[in-house]
Amino acid sequence: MPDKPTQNPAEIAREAFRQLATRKIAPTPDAYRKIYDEIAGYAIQPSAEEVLGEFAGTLLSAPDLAPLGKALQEAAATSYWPDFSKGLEQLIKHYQTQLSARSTTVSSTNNVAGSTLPSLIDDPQPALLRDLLMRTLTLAVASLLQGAPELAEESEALGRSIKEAQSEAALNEVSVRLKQLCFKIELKSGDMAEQHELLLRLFKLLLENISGLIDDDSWMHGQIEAVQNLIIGPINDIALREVMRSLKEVIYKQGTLRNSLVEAKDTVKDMMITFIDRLGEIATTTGNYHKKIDKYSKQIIATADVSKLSKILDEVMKETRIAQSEALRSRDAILAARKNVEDAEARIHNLETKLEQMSELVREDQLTGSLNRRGLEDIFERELARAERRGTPLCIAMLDLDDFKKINDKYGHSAGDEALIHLVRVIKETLRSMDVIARFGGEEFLIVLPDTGMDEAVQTVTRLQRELTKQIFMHNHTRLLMTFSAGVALRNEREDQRAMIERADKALYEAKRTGKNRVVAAAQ
Ligand SMILES: Nc1nc2c(ncn2[C@@H]2O[C@H](COP(=O)(O)OP(=O)(O)OP(=O)(O)O)[C@@H](O)[C@H]2O)c(=O)[nH]1
Repeated sequence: MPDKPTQNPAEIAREAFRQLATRKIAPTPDAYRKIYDEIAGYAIQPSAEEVLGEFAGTLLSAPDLAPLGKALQEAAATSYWPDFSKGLEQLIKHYQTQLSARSTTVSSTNNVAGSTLPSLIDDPQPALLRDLLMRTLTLAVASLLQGAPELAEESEALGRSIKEAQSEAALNEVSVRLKQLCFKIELKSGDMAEQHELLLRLFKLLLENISGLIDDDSWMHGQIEAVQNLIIGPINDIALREVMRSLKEVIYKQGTLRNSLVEAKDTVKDMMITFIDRLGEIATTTGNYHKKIDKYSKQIIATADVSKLSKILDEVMKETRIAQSEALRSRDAILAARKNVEDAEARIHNLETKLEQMSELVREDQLTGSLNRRGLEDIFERELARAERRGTPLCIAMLDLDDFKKINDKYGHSAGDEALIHLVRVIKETLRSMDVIARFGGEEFLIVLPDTGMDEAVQTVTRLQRELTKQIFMHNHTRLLMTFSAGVALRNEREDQRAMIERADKALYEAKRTGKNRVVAAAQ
């Protein structure tokens, strides 16, 4: 049994006309009936006159189609099909024009089985646009104007007016207000951009000033530079968050270290005071001793009684012994104090080094301990300047692990992380101390090789590859073979970072393309 139809005859009739138009079938009554039956899917078939008359009636309520509807109604009632056919042709033309004008919307709507023909009478588009404009003004624009509450209010009010404006006059008025609002927003955003720019300049000035004032506190420079670098380029959310996160971490650790440093410095001060006190005691003791000896020597010269001499000598011996033990005691105290001072100084030195290292953290990749992009830029710039000054060659190598995704996929992301740490450790151990490795992104690293020509650089990178296959990476007792491809670039005269990196990257791509686990020298 066919499904019971869910559409009423008028809907079926509309759909039949739509089908006639979309299938480009001549609108004869036979064709119409055939399609009508097909859509209706069952045998109850009202007469063509009835259906067509009913359909023609639906056109009467649309102002632009009412005359046509009337003509069709008459033709159907009198069964005068040539007129009806002409009328249908007009209707289909009208419909086709509309169809092509909104082909996208219509095609998606009509693909749904049993959907109704898009209404020719109540065009939904203006209503939809009006709704969109209202939402744009009340939600989006108003929330973007938080810095200018009076404009935000106007935007919301305008949104509401658009919703309510029904007559042409009301719409015209709203349109004038909309233009005015756009103009005011343009002026305001110009002002805001200027203020933003001025604030940034002020901030930069402050940073430069602070940086100039803190010659001794090298540990502060890292943070200041990080913020300075951040505000040079276009500021974006991710970069802001990253600097903020690493600054917070560093500031916290530095806070703890700074307290220990203050304590250690106080200890040294106390030690110094003890030291000076002891020196004073020695001076007093030896001063007293000298005075006493002087007194005894005078007594010896003055006495004629030899028997008294032995008593005086006993006294002298006693004083000498006291002075001696006093001197020894002071000497021990001084040695102990000196030792304490030395220990405290070593602690201070240690803490200060740690503070400096903390500062460097802002430039370090947290996972591998190699430099991060920011750190790389600084070091690279420094090495470029040095190479320029001294006229020495400078090479860089861009490294990318081969098939690293497979390690992640097969053994998990943390195995991948460990593999990266392993790679950096092997490279750091193998490179000279003047070479620098930085994480360029993901599983890509960049090595700066100062004072190195192309041949030597290629050899160095090849040595790194060998070393990596020797020092194999173990994950849960499984040996994971890691290889990398590399592109090496030798600096051309006056070449900047970006151009060098671009050449190294091209060479790396070539190494990957030609089989991986290779080192390719970039064209000069
Ligand atoms: N574990 C881990 N994986 C990372 C990290 N950064 C990037 N990756 C992964 O590195 C993989 C890089 O994949 P691809 O770009 O396809 O490169 P590949 O698999 O090494 O292939 P080739 O470069 O063509 O040899 C991706 O799966 C990334 O998710 C990280 O910090 N840790």
